[in-house]
Amino acid sequence: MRKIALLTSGGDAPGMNACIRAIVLTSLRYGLEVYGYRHGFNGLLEQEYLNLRAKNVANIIQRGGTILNSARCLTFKSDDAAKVAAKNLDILGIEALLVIGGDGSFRGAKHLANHWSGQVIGLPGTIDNDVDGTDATIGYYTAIETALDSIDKVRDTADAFERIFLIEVMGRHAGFIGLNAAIASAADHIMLPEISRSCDDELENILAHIEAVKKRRGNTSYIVVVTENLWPDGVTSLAQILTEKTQIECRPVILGYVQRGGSPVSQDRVLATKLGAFAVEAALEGKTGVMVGEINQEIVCTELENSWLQKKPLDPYLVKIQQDLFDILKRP
Ligand SMILES: Nc1ncnc2c1ncn2[C@@H]1O[C@H](COP(=O)(O)OP(=O)(O)OP(=O)(O)O)[C@@H](O)[C@H]1O
Ligand SMILES: O=P(O)(O)OC[C@H]1O[C@](O)(CO)[C@@H](O)[C@@H]1O
Repeated sequence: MRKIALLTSGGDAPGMNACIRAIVLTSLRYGLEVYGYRHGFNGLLEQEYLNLRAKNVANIIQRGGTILNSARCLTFKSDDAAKVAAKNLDILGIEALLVIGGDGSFRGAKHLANHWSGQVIGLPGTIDNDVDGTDATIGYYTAIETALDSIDKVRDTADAFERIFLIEVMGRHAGFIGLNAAIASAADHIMLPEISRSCDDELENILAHIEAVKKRRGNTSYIVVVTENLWPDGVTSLAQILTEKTQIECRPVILGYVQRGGSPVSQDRVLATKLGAFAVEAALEGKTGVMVGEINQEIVCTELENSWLQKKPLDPYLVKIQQDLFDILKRP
């Protein structure tokens, strides 16, 4: 193999730059030329690429975002687009393409593989951690830290005013950030897609809990962590309902895109470096159609489809203890 390429796709995640760095340096160490396509799959269609050298990846390990830019390229779903991408990769003489992104990006990688004879390897990079075949995705740990830092700050003002706060975290349809940030911030309640019930049941449950906690602690702050896309019309509408029903001031906080930015924590940098180096070695061994991930501290390859076919479960023990802690909080 002489030429390898990479791209970042879907939502950017802290640690993507660390991963790009590891891929570039490992490729150079093995004597490969390495190319970075810009703006996700758009770069393949538009022939927007650059030859990456060691100097391009100096001083980027600590930076959030991605130096290659990212994108959601909806046109890439068509067969014609995949054929154009395949042709462009062949023109440049690329033999293996590494795709850093989430499950959508891996569907894109698989789609390309159906039309291209080169090797395709995925690396999990998304804050949502909703990718099977790896314990954690690159960016996930930083997103938890960012959410936690904000929730701690909200707790201060919530305490001062003895208010209820609903804090919406990202995750698309997965509760990994929500569960971990809630546990670490000692939130009083969580609403996650994996354990959600009907809106009526959720409301009844939360009102009963607030009432019980108030009886036990008197007027107090009360923090609820809610995963995005869960409550119809979002946390602002739920905050209005709770204010009316409890007669306690309830404020919504949508954490939003801050969770995607910032300098990656060490766990994300280390994971990104390990997976980046391993992906290049896997490419050199001829692997294709797989995603590299880490399970129980071992780096493993998973068929690309298996990264999305099953919904990755939350840690059931963490869910259990969070529920137990809620119950203890409301005991007299
Ligand atoms: N079925 C598909 N076929 C071809 N390409 C796809 C397919 N699904 C997704 N893609 C490509 O992958 C890109 C990224 O997918 P998506 O927007 O789902 O983000 P993701 O990789 O899951 O990351 P995140 O969840 O962190 O945002 C899409 O914009 C598109 O270019
Ligand atoms: O940047 P966009 O396209 O608004 O996407 C937001 C989505 O991307 C993610 O941040 C994942 O990257 C999700 O948590 C969120 O639902």
